[in-house]
Amino acid sequence: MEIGSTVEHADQNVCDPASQRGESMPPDSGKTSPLQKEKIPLQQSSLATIHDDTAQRSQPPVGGRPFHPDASLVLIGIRASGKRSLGLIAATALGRRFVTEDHFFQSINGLSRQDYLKANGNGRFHAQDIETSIQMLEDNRYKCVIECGLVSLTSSFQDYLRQYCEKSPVVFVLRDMEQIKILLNLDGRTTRMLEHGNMTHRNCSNFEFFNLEDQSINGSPDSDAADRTSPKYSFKLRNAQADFSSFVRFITGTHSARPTFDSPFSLDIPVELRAYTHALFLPMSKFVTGNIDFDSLESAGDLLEIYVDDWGSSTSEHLSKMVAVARRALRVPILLSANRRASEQSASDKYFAIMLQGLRLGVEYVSMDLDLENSVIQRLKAAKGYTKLIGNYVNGIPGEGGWKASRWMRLYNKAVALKLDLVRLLNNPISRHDNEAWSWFVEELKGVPGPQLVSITYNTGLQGRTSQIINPTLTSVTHPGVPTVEILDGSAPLLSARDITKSLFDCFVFDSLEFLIVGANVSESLSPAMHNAAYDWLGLRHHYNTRNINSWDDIEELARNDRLGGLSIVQPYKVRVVPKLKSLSGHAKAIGAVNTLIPLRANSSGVVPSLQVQAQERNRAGPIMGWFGENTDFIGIMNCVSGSLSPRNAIQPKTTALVIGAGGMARAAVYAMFQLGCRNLFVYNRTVENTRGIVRHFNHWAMSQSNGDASSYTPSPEPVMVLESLTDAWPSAFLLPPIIVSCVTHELLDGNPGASFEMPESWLQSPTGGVVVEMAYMTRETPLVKQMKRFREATRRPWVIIDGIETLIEQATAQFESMTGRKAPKRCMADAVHAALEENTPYLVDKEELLT
Ligand SMILES: O=C1C[C@@](O)(C(=O)O)C[C@@H](O)[C@@H]1O
Repeated sequence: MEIGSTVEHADQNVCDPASQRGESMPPDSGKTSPLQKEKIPLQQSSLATIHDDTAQRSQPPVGGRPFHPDASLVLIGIRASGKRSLGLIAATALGRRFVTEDHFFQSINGLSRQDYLKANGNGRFHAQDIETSIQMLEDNRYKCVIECGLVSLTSSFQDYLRQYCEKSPVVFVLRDMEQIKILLNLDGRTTRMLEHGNMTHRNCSNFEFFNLEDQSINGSPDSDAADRTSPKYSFKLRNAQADFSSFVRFITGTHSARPTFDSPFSLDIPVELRAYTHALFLPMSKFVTGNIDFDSLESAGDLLEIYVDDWGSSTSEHLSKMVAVARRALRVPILLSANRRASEQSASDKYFAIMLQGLRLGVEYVSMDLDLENSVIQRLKAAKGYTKLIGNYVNGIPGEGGWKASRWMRLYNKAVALKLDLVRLLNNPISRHDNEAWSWFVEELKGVPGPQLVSITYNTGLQGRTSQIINPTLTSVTHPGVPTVEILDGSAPLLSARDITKSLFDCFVFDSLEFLIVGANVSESLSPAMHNAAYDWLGLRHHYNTRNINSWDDIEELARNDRLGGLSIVQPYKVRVVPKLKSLSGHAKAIGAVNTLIPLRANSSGVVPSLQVQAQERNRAGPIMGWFGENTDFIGIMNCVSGSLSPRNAIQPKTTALVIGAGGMARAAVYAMFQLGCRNLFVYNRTVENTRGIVRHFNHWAMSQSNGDASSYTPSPEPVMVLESLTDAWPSAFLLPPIIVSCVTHELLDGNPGASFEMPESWLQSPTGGVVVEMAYMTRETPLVKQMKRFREATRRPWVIIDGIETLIEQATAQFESMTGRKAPKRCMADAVHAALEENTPYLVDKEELLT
């Protein structure tokens, strides 16, 4: 059997976009790696003999980070840790082949592992298992995600992995032992043995991922269970999918290349470059004692600082779990810091170990004391990969040299000389007058010649509150839901992000603004409920209302109000207003439709500053000179589809998608499909002329993306195609679509099919089911949703139905973030929508859909 056929096929549709593009060979000419030449001694090992000295082996390897961008990603961990499911998720997120040990073993040895064991006995099986696993890693050095099996518990394979870590990411997947015990029905002794063995993985891996239970899971929590045909399957791994996809994108460096957002108003801009950002400070000891309710901390900071305040033998495990829990609950970047003074002996070593654990977990930022020994700083720099290093210094003794002392500039220069990514300088002041000295220092920093290092500076404690409010970058904050902590140097935060935001209004840094949703008939929109709830949650003194308009002139009239904060745009204006806008995000330009307008204001000299400056100046009033247009509808659709596509429907070059409609929302849907990697798109709309318009638009755009090279799209050189009639058979050259997005509005608008639309059953025959997104949200159950439910019941095919409320919430959070520059409290906004729906029965009757 050929090696190429060893890719694990969970089913016919397993993700293998890379191999389909013919990219499975290593990017360089070297088909043999140096490791292949060194013959690694193979020892015979069995599970019973592996719990010996391996635990005491060296510290976790670091490897030469960042690795080659295509270096294969290897997953290790014990049975039931979830490697198989995570591997599929990673292969999908990175567009790589997925190789599994079982499959590879059989392809090389002609027998399954069980049969080989039966035929050859324990000793030969183990030796063969190790040799085959090494071959698996060597043969697939690039562009793969590789799942290792139990062999990773043997000491000789661990020796091999340690060397492999020099060149490639090896991720240790761990999971709550209690869960594994239940899943594998283990007794206490075996659990302890397995746990001990499992922990040896830490020393032969350079990354670590805690595979958290998915609370949405019902029934068996085994994520490896063979239940992929269940209609509920895709929901089971929703959270794990989001967490692990962003983890692997981060550690492979693909996060920065992701073309998801391209606007200076997006929160994808690194947090340290945005204005008035806050770092929520959480000591790890409070997590360990179970004192943190993460749900209450939604949007309580733009970044989460995990502060390791107490070190013990379980610190690494606690940190792994805390990072996983915090990521899932808060979805903000994580900064790791530690109290170096908490340990007396060999503080640097322990401190280094904690920092290294943070780097293994792929946290986005690590704060490192600037007075550390140089050798430790250099080791951390070498291990940092894509994590940003913050040089940190806290003057904890009040009065010991205020901001005018030369120490501060020396520290700043040290951070510059060390080529760190940021610097954080905090001073414990004697009086509030030290805030004036702080302002002086901030001005001094601005005068430093050459490129400036992003600096976080302020005075700590009660006397430093003024500087904590005014400091624009990552002031540390607390929250009423976080138990108070004492820190010897006085740097424990006292204010919450909400306190600071309100104070920014009190001292006229922020202005109270009015936001509006405008369109032909917006009076029943649910957007006001969501946006107003979010303002309240964050302490923003803005208001969001509805306004029916008749033309662009009405928008110009509204723009005379300096306090207008931004507009949500509804049909029929989403496409119409585009030519009137001064500037558009790349996405909005590609889509040719907007749903969000952000004012471009003149400054006091009448000049309209750059978009970057406009983004820094959000939440402030001023004369409106034009508009920036954004489209967040596509983000809503994209997030909903990607969160509900099961791995068996993972997007590959041959995947098809169908969009119904031809208005602004349909354009956003087509673009969302492109962004997800879909290259065969069909559009149906009752008025064929309108369908042709949108199809022409996107084929033209697609061609511009491939520099006029039609061969990048196969089988049709034009990736977007018209479906003329509901009675047409599905085009035979293409697979039936596993993704359908219906953007049906009232038939008077855009001549689309009207609210009674149902799909021809012949188009619904995707053997693996898929996702149907119904964008209409004014009707509780549209005819299409009813039809899909019936169809799913009758065929038992796994179709996931997403209603318009889900996409409404997703587009609204992205819109809120673009308009205000603040992290949207999604749960709060979702609660507000559901409360509004319950209160307001008119939403629940069948009615015309005018909003999409
Ligand atoms: O289409 C919609 C729905 C919406 O119009 C509403 O009804 O609230 C809000 C818009 O931002 C979005 O593009």
